[in-house]
Amino acid sequence: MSFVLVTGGAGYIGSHTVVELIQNGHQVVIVDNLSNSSYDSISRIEYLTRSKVPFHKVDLTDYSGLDAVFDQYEFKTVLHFAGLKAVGESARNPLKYHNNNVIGSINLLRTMQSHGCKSIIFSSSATVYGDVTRLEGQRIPIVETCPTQPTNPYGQTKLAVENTLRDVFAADQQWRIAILRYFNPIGAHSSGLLGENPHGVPDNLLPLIAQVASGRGKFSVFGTDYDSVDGTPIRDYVHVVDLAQGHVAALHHLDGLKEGTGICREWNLGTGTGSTVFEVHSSFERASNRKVPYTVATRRPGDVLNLTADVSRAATELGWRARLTVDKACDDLWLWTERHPSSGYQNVDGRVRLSSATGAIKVQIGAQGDIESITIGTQRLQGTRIQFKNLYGPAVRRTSNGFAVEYATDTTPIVYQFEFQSESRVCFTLYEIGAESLPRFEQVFEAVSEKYACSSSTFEIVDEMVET
Ligand SMILES: O=c1ccn([C@@H]2O[C@H](COP(=O)(O)OP(=O)(O)O[C@H]3O[C@H](CO)[C@H](O)[C@H](O)[C@H]3O)[C@@H](O)[C@H]2O)c(=O)[nH]1
Repeated sequence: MSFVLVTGGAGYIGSHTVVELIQNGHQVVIVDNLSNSSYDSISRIEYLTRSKVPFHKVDLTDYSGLDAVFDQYEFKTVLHFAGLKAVGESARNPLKYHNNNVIGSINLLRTMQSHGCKSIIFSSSATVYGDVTRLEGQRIPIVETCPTQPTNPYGQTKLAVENTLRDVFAADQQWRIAILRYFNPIGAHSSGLLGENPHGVPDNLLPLIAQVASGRGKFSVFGTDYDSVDGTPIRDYVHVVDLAQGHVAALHHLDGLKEGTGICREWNLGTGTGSTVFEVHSSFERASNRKVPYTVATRRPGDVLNLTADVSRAATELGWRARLTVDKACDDLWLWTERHPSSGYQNVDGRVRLSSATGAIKVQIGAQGDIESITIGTQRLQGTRIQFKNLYGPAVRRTSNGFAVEYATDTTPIVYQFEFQSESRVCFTLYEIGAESLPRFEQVFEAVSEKYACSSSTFEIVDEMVET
């Protein structure tokens, strides 16, 4: 069986793409170091697609770890999302960015080469074009042949990988290489289960506006003296699900090439239409039905008036066009934000394993990360009782005063939450994934009581929790 490898598949764009790939019949394996993403996104991908997705926690700078993954599967193509992406941080810590993004990509290419896999789709960025106003003549919308000149280390790492890919192709024209230059990805999955998971204060416009709409942080508009309809800069905001589908289109393009034919080509992924900061802000206020206060600040260094894509190459050659609007992206982002009020996925440090003592609560996790059983009191929940044969993507994570087990059956995405009320007592609650903030405890708990004949919300706990 032939697989598609997705590096960074637990991240924002990667996770949405994995869903689209699986829905288009591809067998996906994910590698991710979870440095800026969450295992929870994988459990949700599995729920949304009703399929198991093999996951390997590997950092691309770990050559032997990566090599071991390639030993296990036969990959026909790699979709390479893994990388660091904060522009400001890249300026403060360029070595971190070059090491992670460039060395990581080179390791990946070396591993691919040694295993005979010569097909890759690379996540590049419109940031490689830099400030197009430096160039003479009409450069907006931006075509792929526009000269590149990134203005920050993050952009330099993207261009360095692009250049490496072009060199690899020049040396061996059997390679099939798609370089996708994203404009401004926004929004979330319409289910409310996948979205962006920013750590700390978000750098980008929409995650920041969403945070301010939910009552945290402050929003400054960086400059209202640009030459646009309302004085704010113009960007090409593209819905993350459209972007994900652009990857499927690129994969089909590579797969559809004649036997023995290689390619190395760049495609812009945007909508072809620009929006100003104030237009996006108004759209989000409509979607959330909230006022999002702002102050006007001076221009942000490095910002330019207009970055809008010419999307005709992707339309003609890949048969792909963005279909979703900024309004739709704002609706989806607001659903995601409301369901995840503390900003994205909640897990702190990946998986937690419980010891296998004779205690009242025991969670057994199998080699693939599956939950093999949950024992509550004398009841062992397994097999048909909780439909383990259709159990997807369990993730166990710490919460502020206990832990939660998140998984999905064929019909329901579920979170079991265990809250320690004292050293020996734990309160057990069942929620639907993404609905933890909703006051459904009583209702949901009654269902649990009935189904599993539990008579109380409080259970004795003897097991120790041991982190792995
Ligand atoms: O607090 C903020 C944040 C942003 N903006 C404005 O919102 C627009 C979008 O800013 P983002 O930071 O969201 O995105 P950028 O266009 O600066 O950059 C993004 O898109 C680029 C490609 O277009 C690169 O991919 C880059 O990595 C990515 O962060 C800009 O006009 C910016 O001035 C504000 O007014 N206030």
